[in-house]
Amino acid sequence: MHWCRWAGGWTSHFHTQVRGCVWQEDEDRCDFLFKIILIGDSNVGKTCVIHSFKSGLFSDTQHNTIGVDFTVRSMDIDGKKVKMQVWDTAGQERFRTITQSYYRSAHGAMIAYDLTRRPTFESLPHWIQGVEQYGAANVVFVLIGNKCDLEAQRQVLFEDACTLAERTGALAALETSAKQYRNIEEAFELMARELIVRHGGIVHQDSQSDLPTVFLHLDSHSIDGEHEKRSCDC
Ligand SMILES: Nc1nc2c(ncn2[C@@H]2O[C@H](COP(=O)(O)OP(=O)(O)OP(=O)(O)O)[C@@H](O)[C@H]2O)c(=O)[nH]1
Ligand SMILES: [Mg+2]
Repeated sequence: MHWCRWAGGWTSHFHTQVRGCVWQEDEDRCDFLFKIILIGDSNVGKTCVIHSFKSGLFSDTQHNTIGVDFTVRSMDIDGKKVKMQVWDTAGQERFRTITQSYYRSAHGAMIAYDLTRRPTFESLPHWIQGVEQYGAANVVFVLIGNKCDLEAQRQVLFEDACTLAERTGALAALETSAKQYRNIEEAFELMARELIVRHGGIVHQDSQSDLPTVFLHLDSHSIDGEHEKRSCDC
């Protein structure tokens, strides 16, 4: 029997039912198993980000997500096998009640906006409030400004996202491109590393400092315990 560390408990396997699909975790061993939820307005690119993380591919033919969906990918973090169970939620208002019911069990939340559409950034406080209201008390969240390949259409300065992240206690603000696979791996790795530390693991500090990600406000639980700010590499 193989075991995964499931924040706060241990499990050998688990079932999840979503849209009629029953999934059983395989019995490969892993050291950590984290549930990450992606939320944010419709069409900001949540599904593409997850698809990109899972497969490294970008598909321009995505449809609006109906309700909730999920995928799983393992990451190797300093020799630890970390399973990331990533939950994709519909951004459309009509699914809000369903999607909020998934917040409770999430260890981490990625709150996404489209940096070419200012209103999706203006919605972030509302999404953050939802996480605070319906999520677990210690949930880690990051702000993801997606579509950084569309620089000419940018409507949100990265500095604005940094300010919001700092003000709201987000672990990080990052700019990503699902289309060009920029900062996708880094966003999930940043989340995984933070969760490992919070759940009792040890992560080497040196490897964190090499990340080409954009982040700030690493709080006292974080890997290096310092506030850092780097310019965007998009
Ligand atoms: N240029 C560019 N387009 C992107 C990127 N990510 C997603 N898109 C496009 O944005 C649109 C919406 O992407 P989705 O991933 O379906 O958006 P979503 O946030 O999942 O939307 P809902 O499921 O309705 O909540 C699609 O046309 C994608 O092709 C990106 O990084 N760059
Ligand atoms: Mg979607």
